[in-house]
Amino acid sequence: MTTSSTGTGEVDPAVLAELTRLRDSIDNIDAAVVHMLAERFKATQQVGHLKAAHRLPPADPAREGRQIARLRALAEDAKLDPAFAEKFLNFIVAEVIRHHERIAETAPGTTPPAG
Ligand SMILES: C=C(O[C@@H]1C=C(C(=O)O)C=C[C@H]1O)C(=O)O
Repeated sequence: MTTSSTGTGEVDPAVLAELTRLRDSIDNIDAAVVHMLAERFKATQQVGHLKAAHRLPPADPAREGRQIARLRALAEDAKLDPAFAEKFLNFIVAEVIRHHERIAETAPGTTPPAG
């Protein structure tokens, strides 16, 4: 068995170096996720304004169903838990729908669609 400490209460420097290398990679991935989410929300905000201007409902469950099926398949291919991929998409979409509802309530010259 490999040991992760030097026996003096200190962590082996090689282990610390590997931990730092992996965490650098995690930090880069987290930054990419933030940037990708920011781009996605820029696009969905525009969808929200388009929907409000044309009195379309904030949510589109049929579209969401297709996105979930597609994402689950992509997740399986990528060896990511499809249930997690679905939960993650639902979390984001719920926030988008909240934004769309707010846009519809506040868009000038529009009355929110009923229901
Ligand atoms: C962005 C849209 O609005 C909502 C949000 C979605 C999303 O974040 O992907 C998908 C469907 C809609 O419920 C859309 O209709 O395309």
